[in-house]
Amino acid sequence: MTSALIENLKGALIVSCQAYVGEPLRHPETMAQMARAAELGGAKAIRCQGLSDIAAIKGRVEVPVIGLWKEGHEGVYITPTLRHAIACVNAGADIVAIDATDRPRPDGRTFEQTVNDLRAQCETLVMADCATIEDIRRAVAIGCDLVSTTLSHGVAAIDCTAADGPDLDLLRRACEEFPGHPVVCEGRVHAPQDVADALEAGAWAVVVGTAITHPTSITSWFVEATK
Ligand SMILES: CC(=O)N[C@H](C=O)[C@@H](O)[C@H](O)[C@H](O)COP(=O)(O)O
Repeated sequence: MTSALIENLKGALIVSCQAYVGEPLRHPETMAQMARAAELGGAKAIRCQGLSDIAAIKGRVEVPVIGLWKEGHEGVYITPTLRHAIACVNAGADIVAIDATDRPRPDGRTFEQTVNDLRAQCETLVMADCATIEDIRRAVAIGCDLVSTTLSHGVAAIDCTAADGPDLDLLRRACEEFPGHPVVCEGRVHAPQDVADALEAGAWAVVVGTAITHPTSITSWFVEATK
């Protein structure tokens, strides 16, 4: 059964507010300001990274917070272990986003074990960040509250700046296989039309990060047009 919080996200825009290591906007206060601005614009939830950002944003917005903790750049780096997931809950996340691929994790747990152990220890909702339809199947099978196309553009890549558009094929496939299950479209949603297309394809909600909250990338897209 979907919780009221998940039910409220139906048809919603979720904004991801993240600044990467070494970037000028990387500060919890800055991300909290960004999150509040997105909320005023109509975002129905905020997705964010790191314990300080989760806590700062949770204190600033009224909408639910999807928290994750990125560590490293290779393999599983989005909330890679149970410890990371519990810390996100303790920092205030309403939903914890976890890499849902079957790649090895630093603590030796599988994704399924991570989710089961997390649920045994904390009351939280889980967003499964998937790369493939197999990941989505596993995540649905263990009852993840949201499953998402987050990692479909290549699990090794953390560069989300290319203007490729969302993976509507994976989204459609997931929505067909699991009608009624909350499937989120995330990753390279760069234009309002992409959001409309994703909802039309069956997305429960759509996450936009870079195109709203990463000014260096947005600027570079415009600069490209000067060349
Ligand atoms: C692949 C990965 O590490 N994705 C991360 C997940 O939290 C973020 O870097 C993305 O910004 C987020 O998924 C939103 O996507 P986009 O920025 O393309 O709208």
